[in-house]
Amino acid sequence: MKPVVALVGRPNVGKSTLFNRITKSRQALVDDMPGVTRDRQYADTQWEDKAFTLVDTGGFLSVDDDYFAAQIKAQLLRAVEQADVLVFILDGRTGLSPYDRDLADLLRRTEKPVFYLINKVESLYSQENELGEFYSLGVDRLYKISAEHGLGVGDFLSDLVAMLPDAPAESGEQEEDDDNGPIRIAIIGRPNVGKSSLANRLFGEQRVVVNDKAGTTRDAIELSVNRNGREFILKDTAGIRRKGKVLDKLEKFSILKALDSMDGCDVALILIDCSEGITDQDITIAGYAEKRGCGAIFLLNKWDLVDKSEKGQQAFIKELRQKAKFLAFAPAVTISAKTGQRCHKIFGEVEKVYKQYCHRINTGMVNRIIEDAVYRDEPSLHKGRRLKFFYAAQVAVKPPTFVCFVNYPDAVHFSYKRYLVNQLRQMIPLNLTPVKLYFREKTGKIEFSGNTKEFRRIQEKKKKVMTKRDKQRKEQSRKKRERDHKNVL
Ligand SMILES: Nc1nc2c(ncn2[C@@H]2O[C@H](COP(=O)(O)OP(=O)(O)OP(=O)(O)O)[C@@H](O)[C@H]2O)c(=O)[nH]1
Ligand SMILES: Nc1nc2c(ncn2[C@@H]2O[C@H](COP(=O)(O)OP(=O)(O)OP(=O)(O)O)[C@@H](O)[C@H]2O)c(=O)[nH]1
Repeated sequence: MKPVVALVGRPNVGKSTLFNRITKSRQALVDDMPGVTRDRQYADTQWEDKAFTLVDTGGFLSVDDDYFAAQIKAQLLRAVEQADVLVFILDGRTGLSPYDRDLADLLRRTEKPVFYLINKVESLYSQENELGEFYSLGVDRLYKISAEHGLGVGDFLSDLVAMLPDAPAESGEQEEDDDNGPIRIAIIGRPNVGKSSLANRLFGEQRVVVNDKAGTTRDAIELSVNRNGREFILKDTAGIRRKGKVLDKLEKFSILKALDSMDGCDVALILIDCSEGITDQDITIAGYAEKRGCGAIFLLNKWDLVDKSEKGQQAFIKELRQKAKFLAFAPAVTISAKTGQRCHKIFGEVEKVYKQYCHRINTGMVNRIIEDAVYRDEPSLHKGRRLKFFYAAQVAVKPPTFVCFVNYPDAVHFSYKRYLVNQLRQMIPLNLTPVKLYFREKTGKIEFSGNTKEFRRIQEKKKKVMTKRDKQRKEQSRKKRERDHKNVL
C-alpha cells in the first residue's frame, strides 16, 4: 500500500489546481465556482522516486445547501481518517477565515502530520505582510505556493516525501496491456439513472455523493477495488446530457470529461433506468460507448421498481436489443443498485467481457477462419473481377482488431465485412466484445505466414468444396491456355 496524502481546505482555495499540478493531469475539475469538488479524487503519483496516493477532498463547506455540507463534511472526515499525511491549503488572497480555524482544530485532533500551504502567493514580497495572520494558527512552518504557476510546489513536495515511508514506486504500475492487469471501468448513463448508487454499491463504501437531484455527479472520479485477485479501476462519470440541453459551462465540461473518461476504459457499464423505460438519450449514450470501441455491458437498473416477471424482463431486453442493435455483443443484466439485487454479478460479467476484449489468436487460426469463410460464401465480383483474399492477421487487442489483405479493399461490401466479423466472433469466440476488421490492399500471390500444414489443409478443403462455377472457370482458363499455346506454336 502506498502512503496516502490528502489535500484539505475550504472551497476554492485551489485544492484541485494543486492536485492537477502534482499529478500532472487535468483529472480534477477546476472552476471559479466554490464547492466544485464534491467527490474525492484519487491519483497515484510520485516525487523523487517516492510513490504515494494523492486524494483531493471535497471543499470543507458548501455554498449549495445543508445537505451537501453534511455529506461533504462526512467525506472529508473519512478522507482524513484514511490519510497518512494531511496537506492543509489556505488562500493567501482572501486571508484566514473562521472556517480555516475550525478545520485546523479538527486536523490537530487527528495527531497526523499536517503541512500548511498558503496558496495563490504569486509575488512573495507584496503579500508578505498579509500572510502574518496565518501564523496565528500556531504553525511552525508555512509553505508559500502558487498552485497555478507551480511556485514553491517542488520545495513542499521534497519535504513531504522526506517524511513518507518508503513504498516501491513500481507497485500498482502493472503492464496495462497484460490481461491480468487492472480492468478500467466507466459507469455511464443519463442523469439520475443511479451511477453514484452503483459506484457506492460496488465499492461498499460511501465515497460518492448521492443525491435525488439530477446532475449531482459533476466530475469524473477514479476508484480502485480488488475482487478475486483482480484490480478494477472504476470510473464514475457525470451524467451525459443531451447535447442541445447543456445548461452551463460546468455541465458542458462534465460531459466532455465523461466522454474523456471512457477513452482509457476497457468496459463501460451503461446504466438505464428501467422505471423510465429505454429513452432515446440512453441509446445515444450507448452510441458513445460503441464509438469508443470499448467493451460494454447494459445494466438495467432500478429493477426493483418494475415488473419483475420473467416475461417482463424478456420484453425489456428485447426492446433494448431492437433499439441498440449496434451493441448486440454487450451483455445485459437487470439490477438494482439500491437493493443490491444481482450487483454481485457485475464484476464477473466485466471479467468475461474483458477476457475477450484482450483476446489474441495466432495468425494461422485467423487465416483459417477467413479462408474458410471466403470459400463458404464467396464475395461478389468487383467490376467483373474477383475479390481476392491473400492474408489475414490480428494486429491489436482492446478490442481485437484484424486486417485482411485483399486486391480491392474498397470493393468489400459492408454486408460481406459483417459476415466475416460474425465468422470471427463465432469461431474464436468473440461474442462479447467489439471486433474491428480492416481491409488493406495487397497484390501478388497468396501468402500465408501461418503454419504451412494449415495452409495445405485449407487447400485440400478448397478442392473439396470447389463450386461448379469454380470448376467451369478453371476449365475455361485451361482451354484458353491451350489455345494460346497453339497460337504461339
Ligand atoms: N491566482 C491564483 N489562483 C489560483 C491558484 N490556484 C488556484 N487558483 C484559482 O482558484 C480557483 C479555485 O481553484 P480550485 O482548484 O478549483 O479550488 P478547490 O479548492 O479545489 O475548490 P473546491 O472544488 O470548491 O473545493 C480557480 O479559479 C483557480 O484558478 C494560484 O496559485 N493562484
Ligand atoms: N428504486 C431504486 N432507486 C434507485 C436505484 N438506484 C438509484 N436509485 C435512486 O435514484 C436516484 C439517483 O441516483 P444516483 O446514484 O444519484 O444517480 P446518478 O446517475 O449518479 O445521478 P446524477 O449524478 O444526477 O447523474 C437516487 O434517489 C437513488 O436512490 C435502484 O436500483 N432502485
